Amino acid sequence: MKEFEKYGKVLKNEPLKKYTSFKTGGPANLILFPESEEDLISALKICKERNLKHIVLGNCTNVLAKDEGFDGVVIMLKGVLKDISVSGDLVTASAGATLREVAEHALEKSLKGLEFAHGIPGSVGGGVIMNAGAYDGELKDVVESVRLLDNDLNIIELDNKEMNFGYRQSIAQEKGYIVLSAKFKLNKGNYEEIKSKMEDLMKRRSDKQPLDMPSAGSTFRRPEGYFAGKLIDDSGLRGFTHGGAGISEKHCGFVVNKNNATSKEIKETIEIVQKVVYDNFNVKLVREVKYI
Ligand SMILES: NC(=O)C1=CN([C@@H]2O[C@H](COP(=O)(O)OP(=O)(O)OC[C@H]3O[C@@H](n4cnc5c(N)ncnc54)[C@H](OP(=O)(O)O)[C@@H]3O)[C@@H](O)[C@H]2O)C=CC1
Ligand SMILES: C=C(O[C@H]1[C@H](O)[C@@H](CO)O[C@H](OP(=O)(O)OP(=O)(O)OC[C@H]2O[C@@H](n3ccc(=O)[nH]c3=O)[C@H](O)[C@@H]2O)[C@@H]1NC(C)=O)C(=O)O
Repeated sequence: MKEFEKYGKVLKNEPLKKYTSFKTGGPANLILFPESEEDLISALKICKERNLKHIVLGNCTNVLAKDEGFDGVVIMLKGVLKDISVSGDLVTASAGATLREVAEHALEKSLKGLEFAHGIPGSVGGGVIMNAGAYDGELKDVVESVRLLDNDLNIIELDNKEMNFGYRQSIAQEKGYIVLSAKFKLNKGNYEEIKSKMEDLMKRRSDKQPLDMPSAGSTFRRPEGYFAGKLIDDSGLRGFTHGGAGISEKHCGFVVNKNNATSKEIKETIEIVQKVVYDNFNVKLVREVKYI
């Protein structure tokens, strides 16, 4: 595993709970923070050649990591590969940049279109692959093109149409491609108007969502014709507690870590909620959170 040290900072047996927004997860054998795209590709090549279990993570806001940890290599882009550049109305951002940072860059240049993404805690990579959305926007509305690594680690570029975005979905997610960077096409706007829209959305988010508790945002996708939070609420599960985990008092769509929960307790909470909602409403709640 020593060879990974050529490609960036390496941490061995590092608890994932230090990085995940759920604040749970045992140690990963190795976490690599690649310093450049080339380093990321070299590290992925080693993983593939040696058949090492590996995963690429961004800001760790949409994952539940096992208490036993991750028996393999975690390539983490949190804090690295975060270049952002602006040319006219196009903003280019590397996969590790946070959506917040990209939205703030756009604001500085009075470019509108990314206000909705300002409060989304994920990275450009995690956001693009899932077509992150909130309030009146989705990344698919502003993505011009995406640079990716295909399954043979070739760099390819897909335009918005080719990304085949859907609700929390993209072709790149289906195929298991890695996002290197994305180009966002914005529009010239008014600085004060953009800023005030960002502030308004942030306020709506903090009024409605339990941002003060560890979680991975919405735990479940929106089932067609329903809202997960409402189904859970109507099942009488508001504030439900299971060990250290449970359902938020503030927004029932959020499974939260209430008090030093384990990932096992969070997973069990998710399963209990799925069962209760299915029994009550005959609706299957599909997880948005990824188990790793
Ligand atoms: N709307 C909201 O308020 C919120 C939204 N979210 C969503 O969760 C996502 C979280 O982003 P983030 O925290 O960075 O993701 P994570 O670090 O939590 O990673 C989650 C998964 O995304 C995939 N992924 C991450 N980075 C890349 C990359 N560079 N290329 C390809 N796949 C990648 C991986 O999937 P795989 O293992 O399959 O390769 C990974 O397992 C965003 O899409 C965001 O929409 C989260 C919280 C709140
Ligand atoms: C937080 C995430 O994204 C969020 C995003 O921030 C918000 C705001 O746009 O809209 C989605 O939440 P959501 O589907 O729960 O939408 P909300 O507007 O909060 O709630 C939907 C409806 O359910 C009702 N509701 C919500 C919570 C609750 O406890 N009880 C209840 O009845 C609300 O009153 C509303 O009528 C995204 N979630 C999904 C799965 O699509 C995330 O993806 O992690």
